[in-house]
Amino acid sequence: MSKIETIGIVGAGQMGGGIAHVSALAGYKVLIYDVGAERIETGIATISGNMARQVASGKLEEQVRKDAMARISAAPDMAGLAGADLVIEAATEDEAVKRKIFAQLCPLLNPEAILATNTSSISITRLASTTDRPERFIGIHFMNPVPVMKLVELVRGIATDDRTFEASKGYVAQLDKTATVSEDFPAFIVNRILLPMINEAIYTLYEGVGSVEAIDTAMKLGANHPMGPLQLADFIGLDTCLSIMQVLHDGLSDSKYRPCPLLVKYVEAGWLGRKAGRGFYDYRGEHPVPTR
Ligand SMILES: CC(=O)CC(=O)SCCNC(=O)CCNC(=O)[C@H](O)C(C)(C)COP(=O)(O)OP(=O)(O)OC[C@H]1O[C@@H](n2cnc3c(N)ncnc32)[C@H](O)[C@@H]1OP(=O)(O)O
Ligand SMILES: NC(=O)C1=CN([C@@H]2O[C@H](COP(=O)(O)OP(=O)(O)OC[C@H]3O[C@@H](n4cnc5c(N)ncnc54)[C@H](OP(=O)(O)O)[C@@H]3O)[C@@H](O)[C@H]2O)C=CC1
Repeated sequence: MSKIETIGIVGAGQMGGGIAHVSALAGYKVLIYDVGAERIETGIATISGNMARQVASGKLEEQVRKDAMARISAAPDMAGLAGADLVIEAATEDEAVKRKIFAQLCPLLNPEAILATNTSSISITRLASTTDRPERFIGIHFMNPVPVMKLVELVRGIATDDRTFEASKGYVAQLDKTATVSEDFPAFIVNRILLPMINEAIYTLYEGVGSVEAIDTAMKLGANHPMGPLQLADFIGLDTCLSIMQVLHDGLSDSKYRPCPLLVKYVEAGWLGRKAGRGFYDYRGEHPVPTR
């Protein structure tokens, strides 16, 4: 594998945008693809806004922001990712969606290119087996918000080779982030622990133990969490939270991972959290207002 210089990203949502942001700041060329040109434009505008906030708070020089933004370009179609040395898939947390992406993407890529997924929970071995390069397939799992969070989980599938693992480790180090290695089991380390806590907070709401505000205040002030669990669920995206719980429930066959019916109801309503304008809080006004 030659040196990683260009990163391709599939999915210009909150995670794809964040990965593009930190990769461009670390000096990589970034190509970003999503299903519609409008989505890519919105994604790039969000990155620009986030970098501008970093400039305003003195974390970044204006020239550094400009140079980094100049390294990011839109890939109008998947073929636009052909020149990437490492492609990171950061599309919706849905196995069928990811499989379809890999089927379309693999024939377009350089045979030597590494293919990574930012999945929060899905088996790396299973995803890898649907590609033409299980040896060069790996989980590179970033945390949200990517520019702020120091951790990246690296997850090897059964076939991932050492060169792919070492190159991925080098990429994470270049981003100035800390890598931990997780075995390929449902939801890896962070989400195996975090999501049952969030799901339990939703049960606590469902059973009327506390209101949205009481639960979040209790965990912020009582356990020193930076965000309450319901605020964090909205921040992650309730569709993503539900998918992770389903993967845990199916993959470990234990009823303790049963997704809370209230979480299912919010997702069915399209109340997906911050990105949809409404979840456990309504974000459409000046301040978030609890929806229960
Ligand atoms: C689901 C999965 O698969 C895995 C996951 O990611 S699970 C989720 C993991 N993430 C968490 O648990 C996040 C928990 N929350 C937090 O740590 C904090 O609330 C937070 C860092 C998100 C925000 O911190 P805060 O102090 O409440 O707010 P705020 O002052 O607005 O932000 C802190 C800094 O982060 C920066 N920031 C926040 N979001 C940012 C973004 N997207 N891009 C760049 N900078 C960002 C802010 O600009 C701010 O910088 P300054 O200190 O220079 O002003
Ligand atoms: N949210 C979080 O806190 C974290 C999420 N992750 C993981 O990162 C991935 C992305 O999550 P996140 O960014 O939050 O989700 P978002 O919903 O913000 O973004 C997903 C993006 O992928 C796009 N997309 C859907 N299908 C395709 C496709 N076939 N080709 C290209 N793009 C597509 C979506 O478009 P459209 O909206 O039109 O469907 C959307 O723009 C998931 O696997 C998630 O589990 C990992 C760590 C943390």
